[in-house]
Amino acid sequence: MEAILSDPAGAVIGLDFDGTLSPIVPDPAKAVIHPKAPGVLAELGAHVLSIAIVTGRPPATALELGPGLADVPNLVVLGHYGFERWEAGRVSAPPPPPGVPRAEAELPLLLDSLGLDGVTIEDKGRAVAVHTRRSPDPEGALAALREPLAKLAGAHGLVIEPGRMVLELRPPGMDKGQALSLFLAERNARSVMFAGDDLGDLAAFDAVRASGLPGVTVCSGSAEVTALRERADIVVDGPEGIVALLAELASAFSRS
Ligand SMILES: O=P(O)(O)OC[C@H]1O[C@H](O[C@H]2O[C@H](CO)[C@@H](O)[C@H](O)[C@H]2O)[C@H](O)[C@@H](O)[C@@H]1O
Repeated sequence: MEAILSDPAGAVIGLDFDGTLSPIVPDPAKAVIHPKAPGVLAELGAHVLSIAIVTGRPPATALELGPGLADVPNLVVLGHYGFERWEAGRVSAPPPPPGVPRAEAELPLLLDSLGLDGVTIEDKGRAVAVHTRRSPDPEGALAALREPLAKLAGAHGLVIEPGRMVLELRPPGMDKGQALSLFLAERNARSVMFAGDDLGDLAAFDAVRASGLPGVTVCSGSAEVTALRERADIVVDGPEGIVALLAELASAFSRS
């Protein structure tokens, strides 16, 4: 944190979206960014080299669920685990993989055959997520889905990305760690912070360590995920704690 405070113009602040900037809710379509986050990020963005939201969401969805984010200075959204980038109003992305619509077409029949209630499908374009949070037994449903979804993903050249009551079928070849590493190199960052809440964020924690830069990892703590807490330099209480930490950082920059 010392390096970030003394040289904000060299710092990249990396942030996950769901569970970090946005509280977890039962319906993914109804998630919304913490109300204070856009304002705090706007203050922060005026001082740092870059704010990078690194998320499993498509960038367009993160911006939709985060009104005000598009106006944050120096903001980049690395969506779909880094496959898609939003910057200054433009989205860049490689062509979508053909395996995703094929796997998605087989999902309803597969879910029916498993007889699971309350399991929902989120079509994300370049990936498809199967959610169990609204099932009567979310953990049980997740366990029952693991193997059949892994087979379905494999059959269509996709991989499984496990998350909070969700298994996502997505293309291989990119993760939050690679996305963050490439971004740090591209921007010639001199320090880095990354905050996340879920298993997919561990790769970004590893990237912070591997970068060789002064870095700090922050866990947006929850009772649901413990793996990150053990690997983080700082643990705060969910999105509320993240926003408070970012606000402290922004005030420290304004004072100096
Ligand atoms: O990388 P992230 O920004 O953390 O995105 C990961 C996944 O987040 C979303 O699902 C999670 O949040 C939902 C809304 O709070 C919640 O209902 C669900 O249980 C969580 O897993 C999103 O729907 C996925 O597409 C993202 O990949």
